[in-house]
Amino acid sequence: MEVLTLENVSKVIGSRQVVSNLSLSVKKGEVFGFLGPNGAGKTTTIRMIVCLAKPSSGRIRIKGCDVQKERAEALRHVGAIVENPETYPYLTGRQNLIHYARLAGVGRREMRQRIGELAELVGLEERIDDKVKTYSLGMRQRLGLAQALIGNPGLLVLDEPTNGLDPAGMREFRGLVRKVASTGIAVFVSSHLLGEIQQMCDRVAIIKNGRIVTEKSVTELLKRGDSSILIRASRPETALALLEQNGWRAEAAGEQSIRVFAPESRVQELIRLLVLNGVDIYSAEPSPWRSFTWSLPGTGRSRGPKRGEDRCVSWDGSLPTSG
Ligand SMILES: Nc1ncnc2c1ncn2[C@@H]1O[C@H](COP(=O)(O)OP(=O)(O)OP(=O)(O)O)[C@@H](O)[C@H]1O
Repeated sequence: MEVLTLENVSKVIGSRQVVSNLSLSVKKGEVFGFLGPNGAGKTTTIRMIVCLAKPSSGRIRIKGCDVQKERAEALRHVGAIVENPETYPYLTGRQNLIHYARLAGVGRREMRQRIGELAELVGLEERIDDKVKTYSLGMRQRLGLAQALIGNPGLLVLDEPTNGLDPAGMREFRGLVRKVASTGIAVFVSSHLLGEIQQMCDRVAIIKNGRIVTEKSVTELLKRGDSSILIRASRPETALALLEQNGWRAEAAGEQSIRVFAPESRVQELIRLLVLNGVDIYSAEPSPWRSFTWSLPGTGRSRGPKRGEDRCVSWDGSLPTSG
């Protein structure tokens, strides 16, 4: 059953077409990834879904309700974290949830139980009566998730929810998103990180310059591409810089790991380079990762990302060139 549908949605801001003819749908229990580089139009699309912005044309429905014509009814079915979750730092987690439960029209009787369930779901049972100002960023993000879910929505919308989290926090949050979807909620989540979407989503639409360039299941997405070697190392950032200087294509792949786009036959050469430059290797294994290329604008060449750089630059769905 389709929970969210976008039909030919466009948005013009000033004289700029920021979103063009977007059509997609998200089903019950599905995690749908909305992947694109900075400025692609993800936030604008999300703002239209949650009624913070009006489409210039096209139609958005949530559980069959048109978000323009049946706004209140449509919004009843949505929980969202857009930009940062809004919390009151001087209130406890529980007090925050009570506040949002009231706004969502949750009755007094069910409120207590609902808050208990959500605190458990997001792993905050032990800290729910502490003030939010004492929470870590990851805990605040998880409280934000509980807030978004308090009204028992059919659709959860998350705009770059793992931004700023450390690798462990990102992993934890991804697990939570999967858990939420397994209860039958449809999840629409944006990110500019391919790895994030790959690990969290069932389906993905890739957006570039306001247009969807490809839409497919994550399984299909992963069928494309070439071989890689997954390395766990003592100093992943140093290793990445070193590899790039030496003409290898590589990217960060979670905590203490990097992925090098190269065939298995080059693993000894790769390890030698790293070890001789002071990086300890904990493990190295071939990995069937499939990826997109990162293109250097105007050069037609591709390479791995530099540190701190947007990791997804080319969004045309083309196959990576071999490392
Ligand atoms: N209110 C606005 N006025 C003018 N331009 C805007 C406005 N909102 C968005 N844009 C432009 O629309 C484009 C898409 O922005 P949007 O924030 O939707 O992208 P995004 O994919 O979410 O990127 P990011 O990850 O950087 O937030 C950008 O070029 C942005 O500058």
